[in-house]
Amino acid sequence: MEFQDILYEKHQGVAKITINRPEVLNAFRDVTVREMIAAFEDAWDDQEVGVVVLTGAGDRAFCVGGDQKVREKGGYGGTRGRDMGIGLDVMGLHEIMRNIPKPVIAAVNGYAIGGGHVLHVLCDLTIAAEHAVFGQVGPKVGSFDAGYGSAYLARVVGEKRAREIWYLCRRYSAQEAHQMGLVNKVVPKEELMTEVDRWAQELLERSPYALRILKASFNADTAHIKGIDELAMGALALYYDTEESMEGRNAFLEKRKPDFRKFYR
Ligand SMILES: CC(C)(COP(=O)(O)OP(=O)(O)OC[C@H]1O[C@@H](n2cnc3c(N)ncnc32)[C@H](O)[C@@H]1OP(=O)(O)O)[C@@H](O)C(=O)NCCC(=O)NCCSC(=O)CCC(=O)c1ccccc1C(=O)O
Repeated sequence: MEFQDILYEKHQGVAKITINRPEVLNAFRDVTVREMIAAFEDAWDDQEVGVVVLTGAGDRAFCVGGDQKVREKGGYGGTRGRDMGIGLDVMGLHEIMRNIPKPVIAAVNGYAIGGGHVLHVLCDLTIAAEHAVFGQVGPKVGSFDAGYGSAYLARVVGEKRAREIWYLCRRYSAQEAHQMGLVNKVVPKEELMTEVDRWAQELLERSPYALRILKASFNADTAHIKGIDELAMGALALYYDTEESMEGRNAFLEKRKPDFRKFYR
């Protein structure tokens, strides 16, 4: 399979998807999301694959969410139909990550910020390098994920923490993320992929049918969030059309503080 924005490799039962846009800290655009979905579909269909690893190219970032440099008024300008009008089929990506009946491990090799943070949260397991940085930035940059990004995060870290993460938009170290149950293990940077491979090999020794049913069971408990996700993505599409949202994006690109005071209601 030929890809433009991702690297996709399969080796001894492990499929590895690497977001390959290090020049923008592995931010995703329409084609990136489409390719990630295609890779997850391939990993789902391939009976030789038992585990999927998701990571980012380079050592600065796992993923920092949507590419703000291609976002315009109204959204990211890509896929229509499945994308709820935001120009990225993030909803489809979240769905396949949750539904693929094989464990997905996030190998967090740097920033996991915004929509990139949501991606690691949705992985079954997260292994982080010591220098990794976690957080949401939506209310600073004129965006939000009020579906899995907020509701499922609250399941992982609890309501108070999830609200803090989204409302304040702070950055958290790998150790802090570990303490709040956001990541399974923190390792030195140079040991990240070895550790991830160790976890993958251990999973490959387990019964795939048992893992499949366990994943379905864990998912069933939060399946209602799918409906919230659809509403949230629809709301995001409307928000991307507003001046308030554009103030966040413009401030980020202009490297200044956003001024949201004029939008108080
Ligand atoms: C990631 C940072 C915390 C890194 O900060 P710092 O180390 O100070 O580096 P910078 O100088 O800021 O950045 C270096 C370089 O990278 C560019 N860059 C960083 N992030 C992005 C991005 N998202 N898109 C494009 N480019 C980016 C930055 O401009 C610099 O380039 P120069 O050319 O050198 O200037 C910090 O950069 C940061 O906070 N980035 C913003 C991240 C962001 O805005 N993400 C998108 C919002 S996501 C969100 O909050 C939830 C929404 C969501 O999940 C979603 C749902 C549905 C569709 C889309 C999304 C979505 O993710 O948007």
